[in-house]
Amino acid sequence: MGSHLVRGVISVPSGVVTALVEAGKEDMLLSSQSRIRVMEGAKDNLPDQAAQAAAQEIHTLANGLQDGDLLVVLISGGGSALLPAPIAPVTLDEVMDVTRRMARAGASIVQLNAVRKQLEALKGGGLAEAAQPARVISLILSDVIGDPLDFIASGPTVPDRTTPEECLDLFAQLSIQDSIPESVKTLLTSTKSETQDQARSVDWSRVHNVLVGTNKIACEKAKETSDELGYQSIILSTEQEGEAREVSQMFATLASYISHLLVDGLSSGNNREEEIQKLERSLLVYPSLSVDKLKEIRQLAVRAKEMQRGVCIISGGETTVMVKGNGRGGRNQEMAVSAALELQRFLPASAQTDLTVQKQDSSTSKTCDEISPPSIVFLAAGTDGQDGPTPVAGAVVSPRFCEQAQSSGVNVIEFLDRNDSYNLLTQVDEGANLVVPGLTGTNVMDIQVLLVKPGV
Ligand SMILES: Nc1ncnc2c1ncn2[C@@H]1O[C@H](COP(=O)(O)OP(=O)(O)OP(=O)(O)O)[C@@H](O)[C@H]1O
Ligand SMILES: O=C(O)[C@H](O)CO
Repeated sequence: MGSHLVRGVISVPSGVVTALVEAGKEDMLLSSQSRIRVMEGAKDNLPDQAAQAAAQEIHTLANGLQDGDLLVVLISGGGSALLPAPIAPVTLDEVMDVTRRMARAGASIVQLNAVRKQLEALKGGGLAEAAQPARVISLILSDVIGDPLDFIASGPTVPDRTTPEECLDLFAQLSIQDSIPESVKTLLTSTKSETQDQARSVDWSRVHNVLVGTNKIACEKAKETSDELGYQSIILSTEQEGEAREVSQMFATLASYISHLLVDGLSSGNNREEEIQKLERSLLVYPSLSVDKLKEIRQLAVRAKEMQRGVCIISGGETTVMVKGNGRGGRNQEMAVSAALELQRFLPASAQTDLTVQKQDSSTSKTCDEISPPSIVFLAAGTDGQDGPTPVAGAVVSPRFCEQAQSSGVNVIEFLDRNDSYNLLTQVDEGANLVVPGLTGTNVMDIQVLLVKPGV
């Protein structure tokens, strides 16, 4: 934008500038002559006074704009914590208190942000309103499943359809209505019963919201690369949700399914089709797998077998971990490690601790030891380069992982039980299974890749 850029303020996470310098990624920083002021805040992804000061600066900048000006807004996940501007009498501590209570009661990001939009001035279209009569262009990176523009970072430049009543109902649904601060109830009951959009006077024809980064784009890019590498590939879903360990079961079952299709002799004669159908039935319980999807995967595997190629399953979204232990980890590392536990069954019989591949006794069929096991690799990683409170993006594992862990003297199940996937992965094979890209500069949720190739 060169000299057209008059001034700007960005609100970014505490410590990100130092982290980028330390990672040798200075090219991602603004030059010292930049007209954009960088303000850090929201330590540990929680709104704080530093983030509130940055929000105030942004508000002042937007308020000063005139007809003929253009406000370019860059929005990414984490934006809700980075742009807090509570509406009096509600205070920042009270907004935090309410969101903490909601999160503990199991509220989704959409529910949390519905409330934030009602309690804060710049969310739910508030920034667009402050910028009037200037034109607004928002470039948005989506970190919410389904890419709902009005909920990503609580939609600072997007018309908002939530109502105060909806928030009060939500508190009741979550059974937290009695612990909500009085100021919050006062604010919600004093506002008229209408959507924010009806309450605001914004000329939306002058506001343009553009999605520039999504999980779907990331998965499509991954598929392009996988096709180029000669895999038969498919995007399973870009809306993968649920408990990380349960999703890992789905990938392990898929690995088994594809292996049976690719590798002859994993189950004997007539049992093969029976086994395949059994696996199909267990896969159909997962929302991202339908009869049609399974048909597609089966066709891919048949083609891959003919061409002696591998199958690549790509998937994305954001899973969750109900953290029970006091270990260190993230949803992707936990998913990879628990998938590795399941994948052990693909090791040659001699190396297996949990043997599920049956030995054959017919003289015509090969024994398990003679069958080349399929080659399987599974990756789960966060696209921002950071998985939970750890410095890595995720992990990549093979069926050998537990064997590697055993020779490094660590017990996989014990680590998993205390949600300590990061410490486990750093100890196995000197951390060779960790995915460590450093901060990537984007944040479009997580990605999983499963590769299955015929054994050699
Ligand atoms: N010890 C742990 N083991 C596994 N998962 C964990 C652990 N501690 C936290 N998590 C998970 O990490 C997530 C919180 O981390 P983070 O703050 O990076 O999430 P986020 O804000 O959703 O991240 P992102 O910016 O990648 O969207 C939660 O899903 C939580 O369940
Ligand atoms: O900032 C937020 O609200 C979340 O990251 C979702 O976008």
